[in-house]
Amino acid sequence: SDVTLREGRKLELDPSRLQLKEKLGAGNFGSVLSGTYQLGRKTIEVAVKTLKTEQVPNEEPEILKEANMMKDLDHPHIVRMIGVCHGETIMLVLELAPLGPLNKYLKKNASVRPERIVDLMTQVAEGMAYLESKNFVHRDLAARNILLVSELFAKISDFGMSKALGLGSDYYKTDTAGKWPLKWYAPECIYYYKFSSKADVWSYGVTLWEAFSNGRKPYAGMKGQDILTWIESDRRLDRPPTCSEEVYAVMRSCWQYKAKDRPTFAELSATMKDLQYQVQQGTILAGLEPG
Ligand SMILES: CS(=O)(=O)c1ccc(Nc2nc(N[C@H]3CCCC[C@@H]3N)nc3cc[nH]c(=O)c23)cc1
Repeated sequence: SDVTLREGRKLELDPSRLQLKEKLGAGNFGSVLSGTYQLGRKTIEVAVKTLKTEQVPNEEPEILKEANMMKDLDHPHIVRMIGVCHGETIMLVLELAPLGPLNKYLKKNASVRPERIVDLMTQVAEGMAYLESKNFVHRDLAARNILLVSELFAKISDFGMSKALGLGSDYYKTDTAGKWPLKWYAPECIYYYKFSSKADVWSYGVTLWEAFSNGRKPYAGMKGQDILTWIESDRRLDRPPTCSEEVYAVMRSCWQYKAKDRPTFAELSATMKDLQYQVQQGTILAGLEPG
């Protein structure tokens, strides 16, 4: 089942034009390497996703599912796919975001100003609003999957778990639980295996918390089950020390227990743009001095 670009152009890339360089990261799918691809006369910088285990021969490789997902996506704040390479294993060739995952970057650069975080997270809300408009659910939105092209430009990546919702349906139901990022999941995902854009909104709130916590892990030291008890008793993640009340209010709106009480990404991106404007005008603060 080969994938073809929306203009019908082949997505098949020529392995002899691909040069792999160093390993960038690894996930539960395989690993990501940096490299270059000779696209026509230009040599472009790429990220290459390879499979970790030998794929079950008959099952369509996970990586092709991700490729089929990404081929229909076209937005500035969503990582672009260059194509698929059939070398000794199947490789997904994606655009390179040189600064890498947001959580890792913020851990190393604690001096990033809260105003910049508002800018980056507004871009993420715009990318997610595009995804919502296409009736796609991401299902793995987290700071580790927000990549930085520069300190001012963020892109959503890692569509390995994303699903295109059936026509007329606003949620995806799976019958089996998997290796799930429980700390980023809304209650209805954990209880009923129900995934919708409103579930991605919950994850966006956790991602916003990570971004204002210098990339720290949420619910440090708590296990999956404890999280549920915590959420059921109406507890939520605390306001990060350098996060303003206005930004924290956005997080809290994403963590409404009932999906219908959470904002859509269309609403969220409008709220974040307004917040961004007010911060630029100095009418509100994005962050507080720590302590
Ligand atoms: C600062 S660094 O040298 O550590 C670094 C790390 C990762 C990257 N880039 C990427 N990483 C990842 N990493 C995955 C690895 C597994 C955990 C989730 C990450 N999102 N997926 C992608 C996908 C498309 N394009 C990418 O550039 C890319 C760049 C720099």
